[in-house]
Amino acid sequence: MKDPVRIAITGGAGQISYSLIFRIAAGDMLGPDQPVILQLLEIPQAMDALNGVVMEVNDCAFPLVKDIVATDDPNVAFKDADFALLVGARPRGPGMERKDLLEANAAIFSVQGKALNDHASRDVRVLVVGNPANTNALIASCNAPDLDAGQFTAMTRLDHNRALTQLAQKTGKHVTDVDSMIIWGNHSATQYPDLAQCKVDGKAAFDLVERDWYENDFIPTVQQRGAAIIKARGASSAASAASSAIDHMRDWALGCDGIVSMAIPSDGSYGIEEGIIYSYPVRCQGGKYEIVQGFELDAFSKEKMQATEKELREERAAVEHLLG
Ligand SMILES: NC(=O)c1ccc[n+]([C@@H]2O[C@H](COP(=O)([O-])OP(=O)(O)OC[C@H]3O[C@@H](n4cnc5c(N)ncnc54)[C@H](O)[C@@H]3O)[C@@H](O)[C@H]2O)c1
Ligand SMILES: O=C(O)C[C@H](O)C(=O)O
Repeated sequence: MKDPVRIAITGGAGQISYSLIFRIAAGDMLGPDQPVILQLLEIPQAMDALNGVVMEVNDCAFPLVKDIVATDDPNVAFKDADFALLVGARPRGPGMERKDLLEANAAIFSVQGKALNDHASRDVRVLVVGNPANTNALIASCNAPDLDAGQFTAMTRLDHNRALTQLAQKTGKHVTDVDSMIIWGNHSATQYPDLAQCKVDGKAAFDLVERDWYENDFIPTVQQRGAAIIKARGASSAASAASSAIDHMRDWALGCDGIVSMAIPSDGSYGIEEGIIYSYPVRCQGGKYEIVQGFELDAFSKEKMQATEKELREERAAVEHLLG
């Protein structure tokens, strides 16, 4: 058996965590041979509920779980953490955009960025799920000057997975037949789900679907899927968010075939302003991710990519005071 790794999860008593924690404990994120120590963070008012979750994890008798820490102190939760999944934040309700949460949630990520900086493993991999995820990741990263900015990522894998299913259903194929899906930009209604590189069963997606469906159905459906779930469920996506968080971390840590979407600090690739946390097509190998370069962009793509970049710049300007 390998040595256990420490996995910090914030918002441990929330909806997403109620799926996420159990799937991580079952080995879905790091594999069936990787023991884990779960370090769960909550706010003081939610500690009773968190202790209930801990009781349930214990009641599962998971062979991989070596210890569980439940705390309301970020300095304890992030101590020596190898992985940190920053889920704890307020979700939006009907009629809100994710950036409406900026004010409510931003402060959480400056505190947690500092705690990660001071206490986490120097190799910690951070995934921000709490919305607005891209800008929250930027806040956390800016408050962690001793860690590399590239260690901070935000989740657009749920958008990526949603897009895979929309295209697979439209073409009568399976999600496993689809490759080179790309989500560019912000995890928001300005994101750009791009089919230009996409193939289904080896055939160009653009040869299989009408342009009208792409522009007026596929793109808005993926952009608005979070709101559609909130309308249908009366609460934001939870199990699908947890599943995508696991996909993101598993591929980053263990590698994967093909292209996946991750929101990462821009290095200026594809003309996007350096530093903002922007979703790119990446390949994951050897514990690292790398932006896939060289795709040609037409005018339609450039315009969409710039629109979502503009929104991220505006979000950054709104939290300038928290960027350390
Ligand atoms: N990026 C994505 O694709 C994606 C997908 C789904 C949801 N989300 C976002 O994830 C977040 C969590 O969603 P949820 O449905 O689990 O919400 P929830 O309200 O059910 O749970 C959030 C939990 O976080 C806790 N919390 C709040 N502040 C905290 C802090 N400072 N430290 C630790 N814990 C804290 C709360 O007490 C609560 O238990 C929301 O912001 C939601 O919008 C993102
Ligand atoms: O839409 C939301 O507010 C929740 C989440 O970001 C989602 O995409 O489901």
